[in-house]
Parts: sequence; C-alpha cells; structure tokens
Amino acid sequence: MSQLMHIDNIPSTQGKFKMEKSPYHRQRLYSSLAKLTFWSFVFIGLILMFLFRSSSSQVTSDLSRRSLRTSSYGGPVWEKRIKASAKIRSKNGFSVLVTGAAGFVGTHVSAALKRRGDGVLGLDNFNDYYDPSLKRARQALLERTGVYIVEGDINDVALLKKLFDIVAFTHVMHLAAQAGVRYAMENPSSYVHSNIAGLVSVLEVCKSVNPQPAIVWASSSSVYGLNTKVPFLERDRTDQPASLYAATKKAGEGIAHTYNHIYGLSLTGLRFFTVYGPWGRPDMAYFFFTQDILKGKSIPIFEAPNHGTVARDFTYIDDIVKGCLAALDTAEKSTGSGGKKSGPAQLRVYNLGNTSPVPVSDLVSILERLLKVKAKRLVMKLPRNGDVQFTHANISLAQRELGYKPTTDLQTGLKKFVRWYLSYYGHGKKSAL
Ligand SMILES: O=C(O)[C@H]1O[C@H](OP(=O)(O)OP(=O)(O)OC[C@H]2O[C@@H](n3ccc(=O)[nH]c3=O)[C@H](O)[C@@H]2O)[C@H](O)[C@@H](O)[C@@H]1O
Repeated sequence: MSQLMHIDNIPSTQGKFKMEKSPYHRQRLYSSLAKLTFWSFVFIGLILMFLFRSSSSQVTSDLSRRSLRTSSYGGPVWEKRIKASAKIRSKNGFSVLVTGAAGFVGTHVSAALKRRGDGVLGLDNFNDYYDPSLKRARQALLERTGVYIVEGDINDVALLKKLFDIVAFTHVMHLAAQAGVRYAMENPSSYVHSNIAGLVSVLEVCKSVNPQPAIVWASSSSVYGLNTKVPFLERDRTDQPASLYAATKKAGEGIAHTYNHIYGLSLTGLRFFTVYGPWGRPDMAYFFFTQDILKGKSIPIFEAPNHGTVARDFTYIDDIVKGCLAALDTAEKSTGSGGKKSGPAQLRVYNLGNTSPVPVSDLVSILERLLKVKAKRLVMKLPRNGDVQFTHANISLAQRELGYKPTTDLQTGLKKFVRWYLSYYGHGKKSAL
C-alpha cells in the first residue's frame, strides 16, 4: 500500500521530473526508476493476465458451444435414434432420407412411408419462413409414428455425409425447399440457398456415397411459367419462368440432368400443382383465406386483365403422397459408385396435378360454405409478382408410368382441410401465422 502511495507520488509530467546530479539524488533517482520499472511490469503483467483470461474463457465458451452442437449432432444416443427411425420393417422395404420432413408434403410422405414399413429419417432446418410451431407440431406427429427428424440444413455437407455413414439410405425424398411464389421478390437469396445450393449439396453427397441412393425430388408446376398452351405437358417449354422461385425449380431440373449424366444418379422430379390439405402451409392462399374469412378480414382475390379468371389445378395432399410413393417404388437404382458413373441411369419428370383447374373465386365460395361465413372479397388485378394466370396438368405420363390417379376434388379436399384447421386452431381463435 505504501509502495503504491509512493508510485502515486512520482510526478506525472516530464517537465516536473528534473535530473539531479548529487550522488544522493542520483541514488534516489535510481531507486525511484527501479520502482517505477518494477510497478510498470506488475501493471503490464496484470493487463496481460486479464487479456489472457478473457481470451481463454472465450475459447472455452466457443468450445463448449461447439461441443453442444456436436452433441446435438452426434453421440451414440443420437445415432441409435437415427438407426431406429431408418430401420426397415417390411419385406423389400426402403430406407428413405426425407429432407424437409417437417414441411407440409414432407410430413405426409414420411408418415405414409413409415406406415407401410419403410425406414424413414427426416431432416429439416425448421426455418421461420412460416410459423415454426406448426413445423414442431408436425414433428411431434411424426415422432409418434416413429419418425425422427434430425435438425439440420441440407447445405451442411458434413452432416449429410454423417447421416449416410450411419444409414445406407436406398432412397432420398428431397422435399426441403424455399417454397412460395410471391416471397421470392422479398427474399431472393433464400431461394438460391435452398433450391439451388441446397440441391447441389444433396446431390454431391448422393453421388459420392456407396451405394448411391435413388432420388425423388420436388419440382413445381411453376416451371411452365407464362405458357398459354394447356393442359401442361412434361415436354412443353419451361423457359419462361414468371418468378425467381420458378426459375430456381427450373434450374433444379437442369442440375438433376447434370448429376444423372455425369454420375449416374437415378433422379425423378415431381412437378407439384398447388398442393393443399390438412397440416398445410399458412403462406398459401386457401390457408390464409380461411384464417382471414374467420377473422372477418377482407381477402384479395386476383383477377387477370379484362376480368380474366385466375385458376389453379389444386391437388389434394393424399393424391400427391400416392404419386410420391409411386415415384419411389418405380425408381431404378443409381448406376454410379465412388463418384463415377458406370452406365446410363433413370432420369424422369412427372406432373402431379388434379387435371381440373378451379377459379380462385370458386375456391373462396367453397370456403364460405364450409366455414358458414361470408368472405369480404377484394377483387384486384393480378400483381406482377410471380403469379401466373392459370395452371392445368396433363397427368397421362404419371398415370401410365406411376399409376397416378388423383381422386379428391377441391370441395372434398377443402372439407378435410377446414375440419383440421378448426380443430388445430380452436375454431379460428388462435392465429395461424
Ligand atoms: O404448384 C405450384 O407450382 C406452386 O403452388 C403454390 O403456388 P400458387 O399456385 O401460387 O399457390 P397460392 O399462393 O396458394 O395461390 C393460389 C391462387 O390464389 C391466388 N391468390 C393468391 C394470393 C392472394 O392474396 N390472392 C389470390 O387470389 C393466386 O394468384 C393463385 O391463383 C405454392 O405456393 C408453390 O410453392 C408451388 O410450387
């Protein structure tokens, strides 16, 4: 303490610190300098200690964070859950990795596969494009059927490889994607991230594992873009996308061709036509129309120029699931190994639609009847934000090769959706978004 006081007594400015010549003064000066040096070292030492401690605690916390991440991604318990979920329980069953398993189509397909005895492992990043609690509820539903969903991103190649190390998946049902036509103007990079980079990352891993799985993946009716020739046939032109979403799905079809051509991956793209039903997506019109009609809010109904009808080939989820399973069942094996192709492999694209387009205004009338509430219709011009005027599938190819035959009309399908909606959201009291 006294020494500290002494240091405090050293004049702080150079001007006040005079060199003195007498031996006594010189001695005093040396001793003061020695003390100053000593305490400077002590001071610097303390600072260094402080810096070292804080940086090492940073390293420790980074490590613990990393190890947390690793523990949620790894460990014997985690691997056991994966193996149990992917375990095949029927003769000639598949082991399927379903990406986007907490999504609308992903949940239904995973449950159907599990029901018939296939092994299923889900993968989903649970992003917040729409209410993640709905995704969590779907996850809980799947968990009850024995399907485990790994929480992770399709862009995480190391994770994908790890999953293939644990399970030699025979098939990948790749449904993870950034969906939605209009949102592409708000967040274009999310479409590139999921629908292009993510697809490439899935295919990169699939091409390098041994044996290579067969892949079925979600394309979209939106690839037909501004085409006016109806109904849409698979071989029709797809070079006029009206949204970035459509453009990324079209790019996906090109990417699928490349991986099939170079690496012998068996690839099937399914062009879904406006899929709807229970556990659906809250960003889709039929879903938020229901919510807004119940709340008494007005709903924007798009209309083409000159009062032209805007229509969609709405397709019920159960029909889509049948199409997905049939695509898996008819998928041939990939022909490559170790990243090399050893012969031509299957490359397919199918329309999965309903073949009966319904005007959006009729969709609203059906909802009004089912909800017993009159909608506040706000008819407005079809905005130039990615929507096309109509979609209409020709499904003869899928009928011939997959045995695909949709059986649910919009009235019947919406009835099931509304029943689910009312029970899930407690008669519209709870917000859906
Ligand atoms: O099948 C497809 O290819 C696509 O189907 C849907 O896209 P979309 O058909 O546009 O479905 P919604 O967004 O639910 O729109 C349905 C209809 O309602 C109309 N709509 C939408 C929103 C609105 O406020 N008002 C309105 O009249 C749209 O123009 C469209 O005709 C999905 O959102 C896409 O992810 C999917 O790829």
